[in-house]
Amino acid sequence: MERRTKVPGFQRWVVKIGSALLTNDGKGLDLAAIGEWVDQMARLRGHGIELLLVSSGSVAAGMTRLGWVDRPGSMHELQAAAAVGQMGLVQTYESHFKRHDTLTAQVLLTHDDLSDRRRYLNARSTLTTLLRLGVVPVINENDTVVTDEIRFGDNDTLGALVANLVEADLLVILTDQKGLFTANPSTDPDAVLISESAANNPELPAMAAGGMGRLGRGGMSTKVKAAVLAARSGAHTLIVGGREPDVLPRLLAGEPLGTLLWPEQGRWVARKQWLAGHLQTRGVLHLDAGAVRVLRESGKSLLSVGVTRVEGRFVRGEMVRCVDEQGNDVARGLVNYGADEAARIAGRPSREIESILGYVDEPELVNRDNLVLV
Ligand SMILES: Nc1ncnc2c1ncn2[C@@H]1O[C@H](COP(=O)(O)OP(=O)(O)O)[C@@H](O)[C@H]1O
Ligand SMILES: N[C@@H](CCC(=O)OP(=O)(O)O)C(=O)O
Repeated sequence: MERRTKVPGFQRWVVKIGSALLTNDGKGLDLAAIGEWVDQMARLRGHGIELLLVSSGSVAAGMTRLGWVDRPGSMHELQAAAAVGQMGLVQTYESHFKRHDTLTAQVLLTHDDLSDRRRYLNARSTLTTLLRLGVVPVINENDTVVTDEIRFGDNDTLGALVANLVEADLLVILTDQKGLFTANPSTDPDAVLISESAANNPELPAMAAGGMGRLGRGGMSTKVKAAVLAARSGAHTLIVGGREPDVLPRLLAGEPLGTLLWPEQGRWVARKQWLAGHLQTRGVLHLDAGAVRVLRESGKSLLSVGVTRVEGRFVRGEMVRCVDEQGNDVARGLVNYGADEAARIAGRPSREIESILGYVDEPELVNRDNLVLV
């Protein structure tokens, strides 16, 4: 309970509103509910809270505008619906925030924007500038340009990455359940609400694995993963029922609503957070036991001598997984050599790289600054 007393002191909040809530059970945008959340957010801002909003709902809103009843199967129709619906979404937020003399800004992000270091830093500067100007950023995935394999898909992950990006104190995930339960409450009558836990509590993923609502994308699973991601920049996560009256001001007042997931370790340095936020990897480096120990215990760079096998197609600078002899993930990092070169120097000491390849880019296969343990 002591953790709850911290919430009123949090200054920078990311509020994520999911499809399940926003779309009135699939019947277009729930305009009245959106108006109420905006009123609540305006009250938070009145208390000096800096606020960023991550809002889903573009596909559902687009379907209504286009007169479509069933969710289309084709990617291009979904993307077209998202493009139409995003207009309605931002229009709705803008008109409601205008009642409170508050400006909003549309920010559409993709995974690529956040995995490219320069674009990541640009996005960060723009968002912090908007906050300084007193504008509320309304953020969604740029659904029109992403394909299945490179999309976040659910906005929980996007919310966590935004929390990392702006080093928010709190990520509030508003959803259609009162919080995280010990099992899916829609199917298990014995499920009990969890009030607080460490975000990385190893028991949480199994509890959250019980499927998702009809409209949402990730269910509780992506919310728990989002809390782990958010914790890397020191953010707390609150998963809470968005239909609870006055939910946001009550959270600010320290009321114990929903589930609070707290960060257990200290804040990671910004570059490591950015590395950890990469969702796609291009290949796998299999490590011997000695290399695993060195990475885990001494935080050193990965040398080619500790690699037993290389899998996948990647070029210098791309993200690879590092796994132990049993195939368990140990780390991930940006590799200094392409797949062919890496395979040729695997198992060999760094001093031999030049004679094997005819050149040396770096003495390490993955430098410690470009490596995160998982
Ligand atoms: N342990 C759990 N606690 C609460 N809800 C759960 C749990 N496991 C699965 N769920 C499901 O997750 C749903 C919420 O996720 P989702 O439908 O993706 O909503 P959103 O659009 O808000 O992200 C709930 O309606 C519920 O069916
Ligand atoms: N970007 C998509 C939303 C993705 C989605 O449904 O996310 P979520 O609400 O987290 O399950 C949209 O605006 O329709």
